[in-house]
Amino acid sequence: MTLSLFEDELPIELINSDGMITCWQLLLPDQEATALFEELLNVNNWQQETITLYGKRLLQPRLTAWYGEYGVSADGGYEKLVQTVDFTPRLMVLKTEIERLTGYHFNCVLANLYRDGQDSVGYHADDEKILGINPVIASYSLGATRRFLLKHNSDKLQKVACELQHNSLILMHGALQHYWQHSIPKTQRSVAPRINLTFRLIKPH
Ligand SMILES: O=C(O)CCC(=O)C(=O)O
Ligand SMILES: [Fe+2]
Repeated sequence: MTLSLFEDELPIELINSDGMITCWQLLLPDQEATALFEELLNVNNWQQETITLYGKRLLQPRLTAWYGEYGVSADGGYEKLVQTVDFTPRLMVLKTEIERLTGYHFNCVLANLYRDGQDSVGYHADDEKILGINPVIASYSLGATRRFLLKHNSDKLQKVACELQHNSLILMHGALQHYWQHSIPKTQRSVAPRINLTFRLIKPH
């Protein structure tokens, strides 16, 4: 008999109309999650990418790094494939566990490092053509808890807020990216660093 390292917890549905968000808590054994956080925090492949908004080149208010088969430049219309770094053994364990839990396959990860409360990501949808028609994105959090906000594109009354905790996973799937936008807002609270790993399947055409 093989014993699983991971305890299966029933997932929670955060959104189930116009797309879906499914959430799992405590994904990895505690020491594994802490070791992965420290490993990622201490590597030196973090970059501060630029993004062009209304014709102006701005620095993104967070650091990013791509792992896996492909990466996509934020300032290249999200189409350009950039060189990436191989999955580390710890990232591989996490990817395998996420694939087992969700039943989906992923070939790359965009890692985001929010250094403090001033780092953020504005409202957006992960709807780049390169991710296919209904992108499936598994988003795993490590480190400080940050607030995740969602708003519906046409029904302004529909808003969802959720605290993304260390060692938790959300799966964005179905038509979600067509109907909802998501963000991590800045906070005046003093917060420690947070790393978010967004597992994606890039299908170059
Ligand atoms: O940090 C997060 O939880 C969200 C990151 C995100 O939305 C993205 O990388 O597209
Ligand atoms: Fe996103």
